[in-house]
Amino acid sequence: MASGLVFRGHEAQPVNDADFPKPQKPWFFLRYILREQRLHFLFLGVLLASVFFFFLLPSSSSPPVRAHDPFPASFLARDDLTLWPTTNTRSYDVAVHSVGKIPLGIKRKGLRVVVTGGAGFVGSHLVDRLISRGDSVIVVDNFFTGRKENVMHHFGNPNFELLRHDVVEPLLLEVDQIYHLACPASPVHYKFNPTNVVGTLNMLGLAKRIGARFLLTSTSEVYGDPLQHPQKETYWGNVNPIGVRSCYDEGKRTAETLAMDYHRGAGVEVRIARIFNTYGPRMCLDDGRVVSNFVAQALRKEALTVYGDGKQTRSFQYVSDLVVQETIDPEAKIEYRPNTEDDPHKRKPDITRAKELLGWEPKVDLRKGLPLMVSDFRQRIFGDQKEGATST
Ligand SMILES: O=c1ccn([C@@H]2O[C@H](COP(=O)(O)OP(=O)(O)O[C@H]3OC[C@@H](O)[C@H](O)[C@H]3O)[C@@H](O)[C@H]2O)c(=O)[nH]1
Repeated sequence: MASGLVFRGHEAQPVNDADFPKPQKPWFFLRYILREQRLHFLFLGVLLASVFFFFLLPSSSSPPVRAHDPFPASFLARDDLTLWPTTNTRSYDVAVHSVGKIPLGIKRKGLRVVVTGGAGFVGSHLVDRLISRGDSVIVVDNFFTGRKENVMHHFGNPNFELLRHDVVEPLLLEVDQIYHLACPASPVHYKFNPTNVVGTLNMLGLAKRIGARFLLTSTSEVYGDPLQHPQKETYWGNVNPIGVRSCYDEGKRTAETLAMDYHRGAGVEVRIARIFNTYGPRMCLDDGRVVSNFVAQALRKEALTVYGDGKQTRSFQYVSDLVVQETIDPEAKIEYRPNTEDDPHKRKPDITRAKELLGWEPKVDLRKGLPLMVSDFRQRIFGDQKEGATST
């Protein structure tokens, strides 16, 4: 039989007075507190709470202080074996109120961090570092130049998430810090990519919305073909605004401008790191940049391609045919090719400020760093056993 709803009417039910508590008289609580020394315990409790808030937590009226920065603007692991980029860094802080000390005995909780371009060459090394310091990391990558293999060793780690997403599309995430690396960095790739401006705008919008600290990885290319040598952070550069490289150079310059505008206009806490030429394990084999080209060409027994007269210099001025030849294949041939337009003639960072303010200076020289990269490339080209020296 189908069940049905039966209307039972609203007949008044007899109400038992005993079911309901009688309203208390107003002085009942006063009498209750005054009895059995309860007032003393109340005062004691207030006293203890006051001591805790005044002495263990900073007063809300204390002056604004710079937030503790466990990962300085250099963000580059100085103790890693991997060679990290020579970098000009700029750090722009807004004063933030201290969020309070963590009471003794409670471990610092890791930060929630998003790394755009985290499956790329530099990004994946940064992710390793963040994970190892206990942060929860979300990698956002469209895999244009990044590779899953670079972060696969974190799969299964509850502190790691990987999201296939192109930052030119907006994204909403709740994090404490944004490391914005997403952007193809090789001249052969970046010519076709608008990532710098649109992607940076999206990520700055996110930083503003969620109050996250923002790090922009900029580039030494903001100096263009520099008229000042070596280049200081204060140098404004010499960039051709309509050249083949300008989408990258000017894109990054615009990205820096946007970061500073969000800092000044919206109080977003930003860091800008201008990364110079970088090489190491996990670089794309056919990345197109000079070190990866030379290493891959030498391993494949191909001629080393030198663009122009080969006299141009970079922050690793030692990148010369001779050194690569010595290290990998002394017999390697050299093939001279026409240089690309607007190729900077020389480039070298003045790292005085980085040394003074961050205590940062490169630690791994070419003869130590190059074999690590060669070993990684050899393994990826020929499938050799991974050698112990290869950085992960
Ligand atoms: O096979 C090659 C590749 C490159 N080169 C030359 O080597 C020099 C370095 O070229 P790369 O492509 O490695 O790097 P670039 O200095 O031109 O640009 C780089 O600069 C700094 C970073 O931020 C970027 O990753 C990248 O744009 C250039 O003069 C280039 O013409 C060769 O001689 N042969």
